[in-house]
Amino acid sequence: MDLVNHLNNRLLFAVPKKGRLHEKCLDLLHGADIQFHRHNRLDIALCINQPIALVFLPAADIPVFVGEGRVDLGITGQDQVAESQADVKELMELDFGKCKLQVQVPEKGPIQEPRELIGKNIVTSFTLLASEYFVRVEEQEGDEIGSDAGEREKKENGELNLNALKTIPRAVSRTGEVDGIVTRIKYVGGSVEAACALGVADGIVDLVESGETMRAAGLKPIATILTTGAVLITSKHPSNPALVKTIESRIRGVIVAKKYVLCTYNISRDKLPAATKVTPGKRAPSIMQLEEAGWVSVSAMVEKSSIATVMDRLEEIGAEDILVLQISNSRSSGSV
Ligand SMILES: Nc1ncnc2c1ncn2[C@@H]1O[C@H](COP(=O)(O)OP(=O)(O)OP(=O)(O)O)[C@@H](O)[C@H]1O
Ligand SMILES: O=P(O)(O)OC[C@H]1O[C@H](OP(=O)(O)OP(=O)(O)O)[C@H](O)[C@@H]1O
Repeated sequence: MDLVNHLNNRLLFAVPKKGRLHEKCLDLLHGADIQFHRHNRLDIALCINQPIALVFLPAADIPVFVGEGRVDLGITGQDQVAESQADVKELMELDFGKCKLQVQVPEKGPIQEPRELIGKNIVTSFTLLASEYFVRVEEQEGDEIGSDAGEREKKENGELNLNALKTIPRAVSRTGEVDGIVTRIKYVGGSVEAACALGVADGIVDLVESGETMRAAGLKPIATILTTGAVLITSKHPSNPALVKTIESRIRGVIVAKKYVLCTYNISRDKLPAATKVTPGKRAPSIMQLEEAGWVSVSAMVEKSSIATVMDRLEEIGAEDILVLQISNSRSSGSV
């Protein structure tokens, strides 16, 4: 089938074709009941039950296509959005793909601080973010020459502010040299961690989650440039805003369902204030009068990650018949 001729009137939704975000995105699409059949090796898949076509693209390219308005929706990392400088709208954080973009140097080497990398070789897939960072490190170092020690304290290297990045003029191309700074920042597309051992770099800028890759390469972090996670993004003028809203709402429902469980318990009314402090719910807990005088039943959404502690505390307070129920899907307004 000539898929390209079937794209008219379909909302285009870009999903990472491989890498760390791919499987999680497929789970999310499944949870949101976006059904499709992807033919072998084809990077376009038509949805069976929605006027949507999925386009499978490298995570780094997704913000570009969405920013140009060619694609209506996309999932990628905040790091890729910032690096591409694409003009996209972030609809929501997706609660996966969480990691940090860090400056790393050989563990046994002499370098301990980012400013010691000034004028040296940095290898990264994030040339733009790395240059932004080293522009600041160099500026700070320049300012510090002649400034007093108190000033130095105030100018600690912080993480980059993703919103502020949009307003800073850039002097760097993805593969090219950077104007205006003496630190040499070079692009490589993957396996960045090998660059120091291969003698190509004095330091690298790469993503870190568990730290395993970094440690295996004999590297250590000396600064965090930004913290990032997967996000749902949309173009400023999507072809079908109503369908974008529907998809956004379905995906939000899946994320909430994955993140929370429903906790129910019975408790005597005098202990209710203490118990509802432990289970305030997303908006507020539901409280129902039981047939037994002086007793109520409470149900509230609780983050899965803290449910064991919450149950311990409820038991201590005097709650009985504590039950935890999985949420298979949800709809609610507001943030995840
Ligand atoms: N270790 C990690 N843990 C969590 N999220 C990550 C990790 N590495 C990358 N990511 C997120 O996934 C996005 C895509 O990175 P990834 O390295 O998977 O892409 P890729 O280069 O397209 O794939 P591959 O590495 O298979 O070539 C990153 O921009 C980041 O947002
Ligand atoms: O801290 P960790 O849990 O070890 O994860 C970090 C690694 O994950 C990513 O690479 P990935 O393995 O996706 O492959 P790549 O190097 O080819 O991009 C990233 O670029 C790091 O190398």
